[in-house]
Amino acid sequence: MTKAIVEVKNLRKSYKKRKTKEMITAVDDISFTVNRGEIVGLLGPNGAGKTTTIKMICGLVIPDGGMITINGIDNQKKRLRAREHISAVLEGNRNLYWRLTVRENLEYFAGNRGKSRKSVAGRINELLEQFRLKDKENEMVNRLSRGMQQKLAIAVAMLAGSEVILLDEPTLGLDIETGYEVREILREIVRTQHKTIIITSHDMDVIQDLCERTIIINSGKVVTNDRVDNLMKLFEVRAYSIKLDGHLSEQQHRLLREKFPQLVYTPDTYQSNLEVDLTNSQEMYELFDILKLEQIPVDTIDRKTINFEQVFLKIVKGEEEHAIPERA
Ligand SMILES: Nc1ncnc2c1ncn2[C@@H]1O[C@H](COP(=O)(O)OP(=O)(O)OP(=O)(O)O)[C@@H](O)[C@H]1O
Repeated sequence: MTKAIVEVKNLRKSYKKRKTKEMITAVDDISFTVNRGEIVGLLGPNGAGKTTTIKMICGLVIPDGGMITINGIDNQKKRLRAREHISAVLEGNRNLYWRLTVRENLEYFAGNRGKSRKSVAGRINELLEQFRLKDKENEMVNRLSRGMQQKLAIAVAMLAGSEVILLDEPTLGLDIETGYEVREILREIVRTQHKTIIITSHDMDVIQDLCERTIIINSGKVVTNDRVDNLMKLFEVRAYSIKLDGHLSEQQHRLLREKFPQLVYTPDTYQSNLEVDLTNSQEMYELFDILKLEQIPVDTIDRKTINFEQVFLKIVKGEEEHAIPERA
């Protein structure tokens, strides 16, 4: 059994604009792999091509070129067989029957996959417990909150028993509490059931919290494919705020500005403050050498670290050139 469960090679898709007939390239030669048991974030700004990629992986959109294999099965040549290994919860399309109850929905979708009501009863009970929907099992879906509908949609995807689950914006529009609950459930699914999850989200907190690796796409191309912790390290800018018991001399100020052009110096009545980005410890030593010139006592040093949202923005805004290691 190979490590990779989803393989995407040289995938391309263009759409024709209805009014102007102009072609839009949504996905432009994308390649990546996802390994068994991994939880990978597919990220990108609006219109980057995430949803088109997800829809091609689950066979809802036909690619113009390239290849997708799911568990070794070509999803264009053997669409139905490949589909058996995938469940998708797409944004704005909850795949639920609004006039059926929570339990009836689960039974219906299990039936669609050829399973009898009796054979899935136990599993449905487990899922209702896990998704905290037990007290709503006889409620019609149209009476549920958006968060509960989302949880049910994920439960339906889980019931199918597929190894790969695609989730498009699973926490979009949910209140903070339900958003956390959904995250918690997803984390548990990955930990206990070794599912492979591909998730798109604009919420970088969700991505940082859940994903080991992210594939970032921009204008239909992969711009980064790396582990979240590697990216955090790579883009870590150590922003320091240093409070001094005194003021810098002119010479010190000049030397510091030469060395750290972004430095912000704010003198107060007796004290002063320095805001500076230090990317390595050598720069820290150089800064302290300059401060030592006048023996000004350092009162406090505070460090601010970067979060994943800032890393993401740096990547998509091209503030930093970053090679694309294919780690899968
Ligand atoms: N059915 C369609 N017909 C025409 N153009 C489309 C269609 N679907 C997507 N597009 C265009 O393809 C590009 C990629 O869209 P896609 O929805 O895949 O991006 P996305 O990364 O999911 O964006 P978002 O974060 O806004 O959902 C966009 O320019 C979009 O307008």
